[in-house]
Amino acid sequence: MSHQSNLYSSTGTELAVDIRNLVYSYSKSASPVINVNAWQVPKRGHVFVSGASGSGKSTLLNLLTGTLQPDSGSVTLFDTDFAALSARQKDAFRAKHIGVVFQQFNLIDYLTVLENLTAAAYFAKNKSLDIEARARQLLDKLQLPASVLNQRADTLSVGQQQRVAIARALINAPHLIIVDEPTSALDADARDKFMQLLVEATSDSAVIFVSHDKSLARYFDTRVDMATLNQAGTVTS
Ligand SMILES: Nc1ncnc2c1ncn2[C@@H]1O[C@H](COP(=O)(O)OP(=O)(O)OP(=O)(O)O)[C@@H](O)[C@H]1O
Repeated sequence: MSHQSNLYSSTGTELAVDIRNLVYSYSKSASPVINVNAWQVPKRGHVFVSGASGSGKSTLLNLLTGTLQPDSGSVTLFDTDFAALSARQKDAFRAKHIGVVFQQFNLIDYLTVLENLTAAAYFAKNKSLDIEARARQLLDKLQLPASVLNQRADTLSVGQQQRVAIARALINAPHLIIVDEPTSALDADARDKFMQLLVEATSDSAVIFVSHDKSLARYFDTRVDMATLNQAGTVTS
């Protein structure tokens, strides 16, 4: 049985994300940046989250990955409530079940592509994984030649770095992929190509994609705006 079906079948959940009464402020005196009454994303749901600069998109993503702690309320991913996990358990959960594509890609420049992917698999303690075989499969899916595996990350073009960033996010077959505004450096053609590859490569996972560029919303099943999320009420994506 695959790693992915294990988690789903053991929990029986239909939800990738279940947020309840989530409140977060950067300081006690400031009003909350995040105030989400209820937000649910189904497993394999692909959601586009839009919002103006400063509306709290990055803050929400940091709460979703457990790198920020809520003032109150809960973040539950695949039936696992983050509040019930120790810091170490949270790190392990994140490494295993969440793939993140960062705005600046965050590849380790002086390592090769294969070494970057290996590091991501190492943190997830994914011992049974044949990393090189999986890396080759992902590069192929993302239309990158296998020769880039041995190329240092800092010698790749921007478009290649983006695809490698997707491959790294997918190396452990995570159930949730979080993507933070990765297309700002691309022209329209490259952006469309990137989005198509991303959608194809992530069909087995839930995806939360954050951007202020609403033209990208057409690649997703559902869309939600930060202003809507931050209103009282329930949002089902
Ligand atoms: N470390 C911090 N300390 C204090 N305030 C912060 C901090 N990080 C963000 N903020 C504030 O929280 C609000 C939301 O910021 P956030 O970065 O989540 O917005 P965003 O929607 O991701 O913006 P952008 O699209 O510009 O990246 C902003 O008003 C910002 O100034």
